[in-house]
Amino acid sequence: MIRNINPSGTVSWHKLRNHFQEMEYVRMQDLFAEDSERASRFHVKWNELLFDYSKNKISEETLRLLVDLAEEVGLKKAISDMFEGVRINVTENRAVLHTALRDFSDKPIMVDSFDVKNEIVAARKQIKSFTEEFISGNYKTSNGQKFTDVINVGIGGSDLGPKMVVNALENYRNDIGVHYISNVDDDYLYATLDKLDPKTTLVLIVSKTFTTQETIENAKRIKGWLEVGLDGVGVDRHMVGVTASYEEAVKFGVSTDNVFPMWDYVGGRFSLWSAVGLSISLAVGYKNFEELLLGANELDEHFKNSSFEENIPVLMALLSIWYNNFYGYETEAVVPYSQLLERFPAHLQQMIMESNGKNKTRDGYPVNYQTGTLIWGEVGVSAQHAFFQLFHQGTKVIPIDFIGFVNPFIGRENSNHDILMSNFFGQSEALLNGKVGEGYSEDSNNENLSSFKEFYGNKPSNTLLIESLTPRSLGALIALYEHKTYVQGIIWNIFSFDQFGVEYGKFLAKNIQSEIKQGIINKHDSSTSFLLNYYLSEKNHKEL
Ligand SMILES: O=P(O)(O)OC[C@H]1O[C@](O)(CO)[C@@H](O)[C@@H]1O
Repeated sequence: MIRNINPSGTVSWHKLRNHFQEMEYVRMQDLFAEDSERASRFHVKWNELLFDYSKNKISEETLRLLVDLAEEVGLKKAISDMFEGVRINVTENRAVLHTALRDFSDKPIMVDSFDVKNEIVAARKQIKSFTEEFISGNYKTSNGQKFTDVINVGIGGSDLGPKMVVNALENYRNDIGVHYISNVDDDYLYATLDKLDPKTTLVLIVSKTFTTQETIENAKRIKGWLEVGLDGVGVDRHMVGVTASYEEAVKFGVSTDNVFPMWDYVGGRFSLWSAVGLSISLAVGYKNFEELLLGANELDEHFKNSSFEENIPVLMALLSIWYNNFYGYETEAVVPYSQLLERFPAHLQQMIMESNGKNKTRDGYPVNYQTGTLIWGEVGVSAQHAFFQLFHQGTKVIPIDFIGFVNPFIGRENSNHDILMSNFFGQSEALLNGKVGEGYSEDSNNENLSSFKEFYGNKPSNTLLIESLTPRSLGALIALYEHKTYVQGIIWNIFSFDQFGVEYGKFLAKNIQSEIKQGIINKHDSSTSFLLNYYLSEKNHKEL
């Protein structure tokens, strides 16, 4: 079992605190000037991925102490516990086995005395055969046609990951239209449905619990739309359920053949590797879906087997802890230089903030240090024209992950890619070095302005440079952040796999909904009561 160790009480934390006094005002520009080998010292090359972390406020000593911290809190054991099916999600009494979903070896994975591998392999076969039948047109609509569109109804982990991957793999797409409905927002729901033909649309209802209100309400509306459009004939052929609640899905009207499983040992935000990712498989074909899983599995092996000094997710987690807990930098940005990764920051937000937004240690006491970093981002180059000004000259320091690709999609002309990547390299260089003295531009002849045009650099960033954006490299990239998240949770001594805060929000919304329905507002704080009463009176006024 994972040890319960308060990181701030460890020897290495204490040493890091002292070391921070030495490092706080060290400028990275000087570190680079003193050491021409810095980049070759602080990088890891793994498969087709290069991770350069030399542009960080660290020395060899910093790294050594951070690695000591990881060892002191028992990270090695925590990693093997996760892979081996130990019930590390203690607050929900569950194992955490998203890694098993992408493990293609014959090795059993036991949770207590049950080998979960069998049901995982069976589900993969189900995904494969359904995908093949669907894409080939053998699986037909209720009136014998080929399906043209798929709607994925789900929210949070049942939406963000699959949507992000399908966007990212645009170059691998077939001609099936894939649409995502997550929010309970009728305007968006009907705008989507109005463009589709119920006669040729398949609806995937994706909900681990099958009780999430947003998903179930949307699913009811869409089922009604199908019933009208199909004249009530063969509606069940147009519905698939992906859930850990088989009975609920069947009760809803999904045919028993069309229920795909989910399990309690896979958290929603880590579930795109399961049948939750069915929309991915339908959009890009099963082979590419499997490639995605294989890429993640390769990263899993790297995470499990590499020394901490060579371990990319561990290094990323340690750097993040260095900034969060010692420098006090609260946010981190992720900037992929690929339009296709537009949804990547949103997926990471759930993965990271739902996991590590916790304030209790594993023994239930309040933490006395900062946990969960705030994560945000947008694609480059666009982000440069939106918020990079604050990175360069603002008063806050925001460590950034730059993610870029050496090659664009195979077989396409390369011309604009160099422009994109010049920006990628140029930005992290500017953030490191800044520009003081003579100013940067040809029109700096106006001396009064030159101080405004100075910027001091010393802004940290990681660079992840990947061969190209393929299902395999994408799988590895996602898994990389999953493991980074886990490492941070271990070091912070928190439970990363529950989400009681969000669940409480769901509970309150349900109560309020019934108050609105009855038109009687119960006791709330004065602001909430005021707002609810205002809403009711305006609404009633409009309805009159
Ligand atoms: O798949 P479900 O059970 O509908 O849950 C959807 C999402 O709701 C949450 O429980 C809370 O946001 C997430 O963890 C989960 O991904």
